[in-house]
Amino acid sequence: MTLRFYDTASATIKDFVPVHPGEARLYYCGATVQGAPHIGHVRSALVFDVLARWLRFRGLEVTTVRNVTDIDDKILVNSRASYEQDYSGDHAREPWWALAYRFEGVFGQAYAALGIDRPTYEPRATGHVPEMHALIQELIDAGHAYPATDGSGDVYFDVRSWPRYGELTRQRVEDMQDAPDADPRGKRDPRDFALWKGRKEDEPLSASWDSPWGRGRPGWHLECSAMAGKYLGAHFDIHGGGLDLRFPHHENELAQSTAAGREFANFWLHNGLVTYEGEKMSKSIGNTVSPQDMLREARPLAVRYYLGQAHYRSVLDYRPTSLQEATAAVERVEAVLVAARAAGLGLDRDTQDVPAEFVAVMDDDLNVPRALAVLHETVRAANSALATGDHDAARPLVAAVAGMSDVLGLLQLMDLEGAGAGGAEHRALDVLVQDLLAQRAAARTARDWASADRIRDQLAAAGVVVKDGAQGSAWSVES
Ligand SMILES: Nc1ncnc2c1ncn2[C@@H]1O[C@H](COP(=O)(O)OP(=O)(O)OP(=O)(O)O)[C@@H](O)[C@H]1O
Ligand SMILES: [Zn+2]
Repeated sequence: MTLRFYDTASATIKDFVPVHPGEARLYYCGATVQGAPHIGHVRSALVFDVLARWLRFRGLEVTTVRNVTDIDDKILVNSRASYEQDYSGDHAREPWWALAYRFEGVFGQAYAALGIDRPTYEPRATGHVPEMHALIQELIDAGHAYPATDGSGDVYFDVRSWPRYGELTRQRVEDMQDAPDADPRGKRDPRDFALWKGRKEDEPLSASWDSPWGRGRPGWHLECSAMAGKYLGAHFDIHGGGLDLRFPHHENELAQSTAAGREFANFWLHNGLVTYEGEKMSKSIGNTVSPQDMLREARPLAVRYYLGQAHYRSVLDYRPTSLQEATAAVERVEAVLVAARAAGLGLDRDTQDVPAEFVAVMDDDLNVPRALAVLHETVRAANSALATGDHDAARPLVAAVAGMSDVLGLLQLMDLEGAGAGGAEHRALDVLVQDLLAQRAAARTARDWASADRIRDQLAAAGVVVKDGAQGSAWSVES
């Protein structure tokens, strides 16, 4: 087996050699649950879902950890906003922990809708304060951290004490931005970042914990180091997250962990960003599209295909029209499986029988675009074999289509009973709707508006929504 991944830390493609033979341990940064997810967040989780599926397919015992950051400046700010509105009578007050819990649920629903497996562990930051204290103490003892000198109750990482600081992003300390998380007067160097944040007077008491350095809450970077260490050990295989997190978040995670004597991750994998008109899709910019927005337009199967079809390291610029293309592409895959069933060919969902070329390109830094090309070629070959009634030729091809769809996480979202789009009932309904649409078009050409309107009403009464576009009319059933 020659699995290879691009490691952002060394900027090279390296062979994957597990730290623990036969195992793969993966940590990837999950959401700060300050608001509802956008499709950038979902793409990130989807990339690491496919990675975990592939590692498992290759016979490794996989442990995945995706954290939930449920205490953070932005969560407190958003909760405070609801508190202030309470006085004007507009909204009920929502404490920070209720807000975080609510949005964690919305993230969970989006992941589940798109067939993103739950990680082995999904730790919340607030549940790991003792582990964070232990790590801070280790760093203080080793001379790499110190309590703030201004009485704020903060504890900082001392970047000048750690010569390797900057190794992940290959920067010199002199060239780095200041860490903006505290008053620089209490720091030895403006780039020193907070491991622990002393409680400020206007912050709710419930958002702070006792510690040897006074009441406060953890810094964001520290959370991930502490939780990765707890669930995966001091040395594990892969650390993932979006490219936006390389600096400072991942640089700081690496510094804290290695300065405390832990080897940390062998590989750093970063997913490319989802952009909107060239700009990072981000809550703070406000240019977001939610998974719910997309699920109103298309089936979960199509949304998963759309968000997962590009190479994980490439940028995905959101364009609404590409969702239709994704729907058409993935429904061709689904249709051949439905047709195979209709022809009496059973489907083995657990098949490992996928083409060698698919395996080779997935092994090579998870090249999903090339893997999808193999999938579509196999679909074409399977369709030809089915069309000529050559079941012996069709059987292995159909099994390969099912196997590839399975490992990409698509099979679980397909409707092989044929009730959904692309299925037998859909096709039957399509024949009838197309006939009515043709009658309506003819009535319009004849300026017979009464007949055209009657057909439109008849379709609407049956729950069929028609959208007229430049390429003709498309229809869907109102849910
Ligand atoms: N536009 C995006 N495209 C791809 N991945 C993203 C995008 N935005 C965030 N992510 C990734 O999603 C995961 C969870 O992110 P986190 O909650 O820290 O979001 P964030 O970067 O604060 O988002 P926002 O900028 O919208 O507030 C991280 O791995 C992050 O890198
Ligand atoms: Zn993290």
